Amino acid sequence: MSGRRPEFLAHEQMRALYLQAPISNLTVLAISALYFFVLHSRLETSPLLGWTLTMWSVAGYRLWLWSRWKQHAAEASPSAWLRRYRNASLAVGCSWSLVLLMLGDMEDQVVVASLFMLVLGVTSSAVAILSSHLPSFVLYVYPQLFMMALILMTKEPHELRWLALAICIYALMLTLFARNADRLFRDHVHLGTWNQELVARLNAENLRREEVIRERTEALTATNASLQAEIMEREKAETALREQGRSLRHLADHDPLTGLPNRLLMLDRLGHAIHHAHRAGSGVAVLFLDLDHFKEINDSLGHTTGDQLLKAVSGRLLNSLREGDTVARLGGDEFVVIVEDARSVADVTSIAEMILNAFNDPLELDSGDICITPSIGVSLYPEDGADTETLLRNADAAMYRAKADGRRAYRFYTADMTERARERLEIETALRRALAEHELRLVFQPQIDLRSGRLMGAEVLVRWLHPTAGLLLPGRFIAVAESTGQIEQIGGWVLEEACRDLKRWERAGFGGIRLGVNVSGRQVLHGNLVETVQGALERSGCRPESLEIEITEGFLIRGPDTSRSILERIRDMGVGIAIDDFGTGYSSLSYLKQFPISRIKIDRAFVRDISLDVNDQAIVRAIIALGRSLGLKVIAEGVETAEQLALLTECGCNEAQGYLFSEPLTASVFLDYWNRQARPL
Ligand SMILES: Nc1nc2c(ncn2[C@@H]2O[C@@H]3COP(=O)(O)O[C@H]4[C@@H](O)[C@H](n5cnc6c(=O)[nH]c(N)nc65)O[C@@H]4COP(=O)(O)O[C@H]3[C@H]2O)c(=O)[nH]1
Repeated sequence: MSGRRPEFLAHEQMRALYLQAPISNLTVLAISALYFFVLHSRLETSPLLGWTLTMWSVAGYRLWLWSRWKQHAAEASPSAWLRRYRNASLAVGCSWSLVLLMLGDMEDQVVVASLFMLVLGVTSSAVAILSSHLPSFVLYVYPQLFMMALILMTKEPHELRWLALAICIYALMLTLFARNADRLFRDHVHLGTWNQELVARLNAENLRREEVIRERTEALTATNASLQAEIMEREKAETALREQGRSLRHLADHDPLTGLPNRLLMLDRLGHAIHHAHRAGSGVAVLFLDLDHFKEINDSLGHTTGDQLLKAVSGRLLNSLREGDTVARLGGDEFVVIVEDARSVADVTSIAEMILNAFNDPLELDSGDICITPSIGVSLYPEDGADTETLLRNADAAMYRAKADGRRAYRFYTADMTERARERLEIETALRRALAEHELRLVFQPQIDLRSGRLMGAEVLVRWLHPTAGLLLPGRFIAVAESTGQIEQIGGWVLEEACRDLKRWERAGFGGIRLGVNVSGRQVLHGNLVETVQGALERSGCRPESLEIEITEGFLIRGPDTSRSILERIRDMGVGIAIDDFGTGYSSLSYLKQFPISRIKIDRAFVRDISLDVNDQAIVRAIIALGRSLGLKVIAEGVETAEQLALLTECGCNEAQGYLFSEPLTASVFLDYWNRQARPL
């Protein structure tokens, strides 16, 4: 703005001059007209008219300038407009001085003085009208005043010169007034300019501040938005963390497969239930469930099916129980049900029965329907234990009793079960040592051809010469070995040992018999049975035909697919395959055709009452007939009496074994027995 000050000053001067123009010039027109009127009778007309016209012309020109300026101020710069007006003012000022010249010779001194006075008045008015532009003022006023002073200087009387001096002083005074007015005007303009600058600066400052405020507001809004976003992010992260925490907690105390509470949560709930029952004087029942033959199903049908089965079992359990009861999975095929507020044994009995009944129908899995049953052990608070550990241990012991009693059953805990459970644990521990310490022994039970009475072979049976408990029968340890997996090692050892004995006997001149070795289902599915059998044959040098493996009927029913191909490979080696305990399972005829079986062993339960129970006799006859029609040999086990033998012979049974012929014998005694075999029965 300061750079524009001179320009602005010129602009303001122009405005001040031109705004006064109409009044001053109309006044000039009017006064010059009055002069003409006053003087035309006293002066010569032509010069007076000439002067009047001149006055009118220059005043008219200034009016014209004013109207041009009004309409087209922008067409020229303020300085140009000022120059034009200055020149016009000079013309007007000179014109006024001309009239003074004309008055110089007039005799009417009063009129002359009056007119001089009027001119003086006109010049003084210039202070107000033209002082804003000093050049215009000077060029307007000085011609008149100098003309007046000149005239007075040249006129008589002599004293008029003093008036001329007065005129000069007057001119000086007017100039000083005009200069002061000009200064005031300039100050006013400067003040205005300054004010404008100030206002402009203030406006600029305001604008700048507004801009700063706007920018800061924007920045704040952006920060706010990012804070908001950050808060949302954090909230999201916290929610995710909470979720994660929840799912971690859920993972920590739930079984990932079935979604049921795991051992940890079950123990916690059982603890609470005991605490509550203690205060309320009520009872708690713990039902320990183990699925029958789950391992075999899992091994034969694959783990995916096993997992599906466990899920389906957990669904059945949940459906068969009240909402308040806890169903937990401990791992594997073990489940625990906690029944709070168990009021009576009858209540718990009906719950256990309900659970058993829930498994009457097969479970529908992707691979097909599967029948599975649980064995259930029950312990009660406070009768069977006051803490979680004891209650669980006792329910577990009761579950083992249910298993031992034929499975698909429930048993309530009794004190003697603890003893059994302890024994089982001892056996499990001692078995680990038994093989390494050579505590296992083989015995051989002769198998006799019923037609000729000749020794055809022997069933190999294992015994455990326990360092403290003495000779233990398989019934004491095979089930434990099966459940722990030790059976694979034991079974392998039995096979090796049996083949070695057979070969030794052959070398000693006792050849031509067959040895039947019991093989557990677990060995078939887990224990590389094919390789074990092959290895045992190769290492001993036995002929495959002199070896027969015995598989229980129950196993064949439960795990058909995998086991069939394994058994086929064994059959292809030339090794015989016998079905043990035939008749105790489903005795499905279809698997007889499916499996590469060479012999059926009639379970001794049928043989025992064959002479007393017509049903058993009928079953035995049917089994023998079935075997014949399928081209299989049939052997009866557990033959104890001559009557049983006679009936079996009459039914067409091929072979038999049992106490009637011989108990299981040690190797050396068996060789003696064999020696005596020369004599037919
Ligand atoms: N009441 C009666 N019993 C008789 C008679 N004749 C023989 N026995 C017994 O009946 C069982 C026959 O064996 P199993 O049915 O294969 O039943 C066997 C077999 O399933 C299993 N086992 C024995 N040794 C082995 C083995 O090395 N491996 C496997 N996996 N299981 C074996 O143990 C079961 C029991 O074997 P053991 O106690 O030796 O019992 C033997 C034998 O001593 C008789 O006339 N009357």
